[in-house]
Amino acid sequence: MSTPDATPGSTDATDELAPYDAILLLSFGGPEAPEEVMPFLRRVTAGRGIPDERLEAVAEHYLHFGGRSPINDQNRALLKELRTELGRRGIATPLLWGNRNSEPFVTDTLRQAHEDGVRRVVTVVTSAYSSYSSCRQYREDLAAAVGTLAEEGVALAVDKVRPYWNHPGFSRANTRLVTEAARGLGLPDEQVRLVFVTHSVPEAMDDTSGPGDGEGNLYRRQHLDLSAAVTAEVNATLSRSLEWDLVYCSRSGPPSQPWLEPDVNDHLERLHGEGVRAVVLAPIGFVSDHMEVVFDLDTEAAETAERLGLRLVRVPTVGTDAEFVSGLVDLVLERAALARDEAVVQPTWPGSDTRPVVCRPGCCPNLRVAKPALCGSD
Ligand SMILES: CC1=C(CCC(=O)O)c2cc3nc(cc4[nH]c(cc5[nH]c(cc1n2)c(C)c5CCC(=O)O)c(CCC(=O)O)c4C)C(CCC(=O)O)=C3C
Ligand SMILES: [Fe+2]
Repeated sequence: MSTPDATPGSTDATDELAPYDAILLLSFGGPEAPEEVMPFLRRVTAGRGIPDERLEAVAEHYLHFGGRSPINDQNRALLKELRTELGRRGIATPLLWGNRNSEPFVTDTLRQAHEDGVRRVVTVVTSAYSSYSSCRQYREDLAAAVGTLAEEGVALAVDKVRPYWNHPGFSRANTRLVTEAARGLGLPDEQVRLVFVTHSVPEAMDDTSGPGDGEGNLYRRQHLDLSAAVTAEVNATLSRSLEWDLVYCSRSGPPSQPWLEPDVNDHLERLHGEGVRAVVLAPIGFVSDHMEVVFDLDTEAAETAERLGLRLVRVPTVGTDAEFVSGLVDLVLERAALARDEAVVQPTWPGSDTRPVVCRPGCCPNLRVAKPALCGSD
């Protein structure tokens, strides 16, 4: 006699996730109603010296979309696809969701998880690159959450997967999406440009992004490496010789502070002046079409292109792409195998630079205040 859900000859696939008993999707968060916009923005910018005019302008971006950021719904959709992919692999481990700046707040998520019996968590952050904003700040969120819970007498261990900008699930999915967007543009090579775009950060943040042994600018270099590799693949697949550029969007901060440039809008002007007629705009810096994408690119940059008479083809973000979702599950399994001290193959493309799953001391530092961070050796 066998129980209905026993699969003959196989062990419980959930063991593949040992020692973890939950997976956490950790994200930025966003408002979902007009009255949530200003409290959200105050939370995001607390103590960061963002000028009031910038806050008011960003509030307008959100209000332009009814005060609802798309990011939470995109994370709900991602969670659904992750659940399906885990199920397909026979993994029943609970999947949790927590945000930095809006409900469900990560501290509340972890408190509830602990009540439900969870003790050891593996985290996937909705951000692929190395920098303070895209890596360490999430590690600080985890430290703050675990610290708060420790004061309540609740003990949890939390790890995370490596920065996945060059995990094939992310990088190959981006390559395919850019290839499909560029296919069928009948113009001569010199009239088409692949423009890769990411979130600008202060130059000082980029200068210090990396492992902290003098090897800075990792944020920018990762984007440059991926842009070059994607372009080479697109050209090989489509038998073209397209050129590429890396540009930035969503600058905030005071004008006196240098941030990574060029801005996407300035760059579109420049390309138009050089005779480019069509731009394939690939937001490789983002994992979903959240506010920076739907406002800064699909609204603002689209207006710039329209004014110039420049054709703009916006590449989708990886979102819930099956190859991306499957890659995230692979990353979680990789992290679990490393936690068990097993030898694992850690696929990378492009390059062979595997970011450590445990960040090195001092990498991507917080330049304003030293704060504890989890998932690192410092
Ligand atoms: C590198 C990076 C990512 C990518 C990594 C990741 O995905 O995490 C990212 C993502 C996001 N940034 C977002 C929103 C905002 N970022 C701001 C401000 C800032 N971002 C910065 C960097 C990044 N940000 C920086 C250096 C600042 C300056 C202040 C500070 O040092 O913190 C501000 C304040 C107002 C403004 O100045 O724009 C807002 C509202 C949303 C949510 C969108 C939605 O609601 O759909 C998402 C996903
Ligand atoms: Fe941001």
